[in-house]
Amino acid sequence: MDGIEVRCKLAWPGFTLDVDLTLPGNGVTALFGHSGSGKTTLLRCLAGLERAQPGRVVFKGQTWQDEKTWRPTHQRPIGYVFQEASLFAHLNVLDNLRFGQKRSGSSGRVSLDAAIELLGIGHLLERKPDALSGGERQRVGIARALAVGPEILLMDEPLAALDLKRKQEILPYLERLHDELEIPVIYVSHSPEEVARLADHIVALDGGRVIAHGPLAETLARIDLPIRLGEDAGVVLDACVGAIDEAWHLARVDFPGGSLWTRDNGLPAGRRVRVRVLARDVSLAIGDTGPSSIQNCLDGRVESLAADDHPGLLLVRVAVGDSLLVARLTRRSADQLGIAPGLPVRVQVKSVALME
Ligand SMILES: Nc1ncnc2c1ncn2[C@@H]1O[C@H](COP(=O)(O)OP(=O)(O)OP(=O)(O)O)[C@@H](O)[C@H]1O
Repeated sequence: MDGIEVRCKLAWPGFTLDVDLTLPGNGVTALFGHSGSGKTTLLRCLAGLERAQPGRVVFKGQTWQDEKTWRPTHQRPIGYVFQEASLFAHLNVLDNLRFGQKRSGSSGRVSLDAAIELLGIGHLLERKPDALSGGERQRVGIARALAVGPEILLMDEPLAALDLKRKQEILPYLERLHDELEIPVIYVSHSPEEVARLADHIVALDGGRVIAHGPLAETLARIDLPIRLGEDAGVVLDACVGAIDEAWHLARVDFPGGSLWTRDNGLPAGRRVRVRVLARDVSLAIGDTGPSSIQNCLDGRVESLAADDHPGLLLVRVAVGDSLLVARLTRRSADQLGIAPGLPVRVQVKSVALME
């Protein structure tokens, strides 16, 4: 009853969306895939902006669509964020926010004040939209979607129209949403960085079909799946800055199963972070390896092996404590080392990307 059931079939010339899944009723779920894979169409089906036939949408026990029921968009408790916020040019920011709130007749869970605070737009309330930067406009757009007191937030590539600098400015606010909102967020993106930083769950789409879905870390560690976040296979770990070595400008991040040292980029000890570890940066050794320039060395156990894109390469999934890492090896070295499920290995991690 807590999840979001979505069954949608919708055919256009040259494209069919065919999805049947239950999305989690909490956290951030990324709809991820190439351009044209059907992400926006699926989001629009949830919002009631497209009517799939057959279609079934049941949100936490409330039926929004089935054979007999059709709730139009304005009767669904959603907040919708588009790629670009279309604000009323003649109204200032506060009136834009109030307008959305009045129309919805809402006194919902996330109040106007809370939305203003969460998006850090308190100093912009008197401004007209044309006096806002692209990033500020989008923060106002997100606050407006929250001010209606939605029970779910649907976001369609909210950063796509922004340049890199603005994206970096707005990502921390999205992370706050991730940490502080109690409502589920469905987030359409084809950006590996956004997904790695924000998503708890992932639904990977290809050609209108779901090719993988599940919790982010677990799904990325599935070496039998063809999904990649970006150019390489790899995992994302939830971690915490454990210590700073000021003399050597290094930070230690602790994750369930071990610790990794990485460049110190000013984050304080105790800060929760995500760490991305790519398969190409992980190698395996048997027994004591002796001195090495690679300082991150962990004890692990091989779980499984799978073919990689090239016939000379393999992906190896390794359990390190309660976490999973993926290593890429040549088939020859895997054969020479006798890599097989259950084998204890030393896991060497050459490089780690910290996502603040
Ligand atoms: N109203 C429509 N009528 C016909 N075809 C459509 C319609 N809307 C979308 N499509 C097609 O459906 C396919 C999926 O589109 P959709 O916008 O859902 O993809 P997407 O994964 O969100 O892509 P992008 O990342 O580029 O936004 C595309 O081939 C698109 O051209």
